[in-house]
Amino acid sequence: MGDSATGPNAAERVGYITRVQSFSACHRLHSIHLSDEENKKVFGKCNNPNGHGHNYKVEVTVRGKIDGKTGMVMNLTDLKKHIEKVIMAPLDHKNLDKDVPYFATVASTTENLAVYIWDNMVKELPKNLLHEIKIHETDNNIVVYRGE
Ligand SMILES: Nc1nc2c(c(=O)[nH]1)N=C([C@H](O)[C@H](O)COP(=O)(O)OP(=O)(O)OP(=O)(O)O)CN2
Ligand SMILES: [Zn+2]
Repeated sequence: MGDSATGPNAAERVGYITRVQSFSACHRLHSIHLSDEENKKVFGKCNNPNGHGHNYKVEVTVRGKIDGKTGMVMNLTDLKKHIEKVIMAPLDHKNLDKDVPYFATVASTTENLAVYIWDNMVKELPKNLLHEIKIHETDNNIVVYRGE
């Protein structure tokens, strides 16, 4: 048992904490690196110029030492503020391809969306804290990105 000021074996305890955020957006799968014909072949119905929408669910996980004094890896209220800035403000109720400059040249696949969120979240959080971005594009389609 550790003492009450520092918690049980505080120095060795590493925790993972996750906050879930849902947002809605529309998009069309299309690559500027492919011809129209190739785009149709690769992306099928998802290349329809009218686009389609998703209710995305994003899980943001941070990994770090459980602070002996606060008992937290980080304050989830702070994580919520970062998520508001990185996910909700730029992406919620947006057309990903037209409203988010990043996706003007990058196909708005869920993989690339996870990279976009990772790259912006990593700038917000203390060094080495971000562990994983998991996106549920639909109930059946799930993407994980860990910064590799
Ligand atoms: N590797 C990827 N493949 C696909 C992505 C993607 O982001 N990465 N995205 C799509 C489309 O955006 C599409 O919305 C998903 O289509 P679909 O597989 O048909 O998903 P549904 O859940 O609508 O269909 P179910 O059959 O009910 O699962 C496609 N591919
Ligand atoms: Zn889609």
